[in-house]
Amino acid sequence: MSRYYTFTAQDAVEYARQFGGVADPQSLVTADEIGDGNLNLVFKIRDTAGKSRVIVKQALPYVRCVGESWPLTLDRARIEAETLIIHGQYCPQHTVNVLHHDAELAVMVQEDLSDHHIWRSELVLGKHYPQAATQLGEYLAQTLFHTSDFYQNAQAKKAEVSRFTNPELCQITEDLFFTDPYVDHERNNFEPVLQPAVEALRQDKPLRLAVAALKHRFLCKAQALLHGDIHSGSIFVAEGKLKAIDAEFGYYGPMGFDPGSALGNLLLNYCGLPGLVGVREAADGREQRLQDVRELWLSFSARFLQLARDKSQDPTLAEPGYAELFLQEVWHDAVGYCGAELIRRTVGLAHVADLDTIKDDAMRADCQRHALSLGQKLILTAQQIGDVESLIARIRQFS
Ligand SMILES: Nc1ncnc2c1ncn2[C@@H]1O[C@H](COP(=O)(O)OP(=O)(O)O)[C@@H](O)[C@H]1O
Ligand SMILES: CSC[C@H]1O[C@H](OP(=O)(O)O)[C@H](O)[C@@H]1O
Repeated sequence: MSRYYTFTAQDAVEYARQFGGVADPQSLVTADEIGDGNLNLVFKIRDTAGKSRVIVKQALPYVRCVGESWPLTLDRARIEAETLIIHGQYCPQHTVNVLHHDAELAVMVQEDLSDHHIWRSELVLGKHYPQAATQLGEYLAQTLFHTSDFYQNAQAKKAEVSRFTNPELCQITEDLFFTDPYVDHERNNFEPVLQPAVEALRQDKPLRLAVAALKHRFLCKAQALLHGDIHSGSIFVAEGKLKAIDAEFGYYGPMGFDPGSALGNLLLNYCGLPGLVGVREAADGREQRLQDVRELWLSFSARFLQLARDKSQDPTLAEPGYAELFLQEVWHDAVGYCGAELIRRTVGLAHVADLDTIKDDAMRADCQRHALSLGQKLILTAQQIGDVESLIARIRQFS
């Protein structure tokens, strides 16, 4: 029989006293449930002075934002903790620290990042963190390189692919990214004013073929242990600091998916800025987002190539020039997944504040149409966009 039960705030306090690793456990007295994501409970555990000290995160046996009608595996909590632990081995400075986890209770105790801010919230307010994109590129390069066949022993890696098989969470991505937006599905969520633009996407045969290829690669390309949901809402930033959280969609998939999701969220903000801060004021923010796009890719690719040169273990993959060839494939995939993220966050189940919080109806619809057409063009031209400067030129051209 399973030991699982859903925590109350008091249960979370008691758990944190036991497993939070604090020197004065009895000083932990209250918990606020602060979860604002789509899936789980998140408790902030405070001490007698009201200071938050550790985080207790627990999976529910269903999708929180939908309810018990959509059951979901508790194994996602194990996958999340184990993914973060591995990512933390290779990039501790940019991965939230997991202090303890219990697969049966589907619970994890994490370091408290309350002195940071969720990157998306800052981007929505028009705040720029100049080092964040470079740091995110570093996180992606370290985690993806070290879990790939360049670095892992081939047999050990196959065992890891099995340990991180995450079928239910992958199916959410498979449906929400690649299927729902292109059909009439009850999970979709968009205002009637977007209907013609959505209809145009659904009628676009070359787009449907390109999306099929992206989904197919997501289904079968086990290149590295992905974060699997690396959007600006799963990244904490502070001055000069960045930490990734929320890796429950982790699995071995196409390496381009992670940088593609991250780039897509920067571009969702790029599309939303005129509605968030005003048309004239948006120009500077948009330049910053394009600079973020450039720095993310340049730091990711430079670190990946350096790691491939210095640390590749497989003698055949270490062939000079091969890592560069491989990175071109990752790039093209990333541009495609970036486009898919733009579309699914605009018309699918899960939206983003960068577009949804725009108050003016007409402006919001304009920004959403921009996200849809940019996503469509990026998916269609992903194989022809050779480098990040060409991507930036296309984004300007499509504005
Ligand atoms: N380690 C942490 N420190 C401080 N706050 C956190 C931490 N982890 C999560 N949170 C807060 O809880 C929210 C939801 O967490 P998240 O992991 O994204 O949940 P979900 O899996 O449901 O998406 C975050 O947006 C953030 O505000
Ligand atoms: C039914 S889950 C929808 C959506 O939620 C996840 O995001 P979050 O980080 O907010 O939990 C993920 O992006 C899923 O696609």
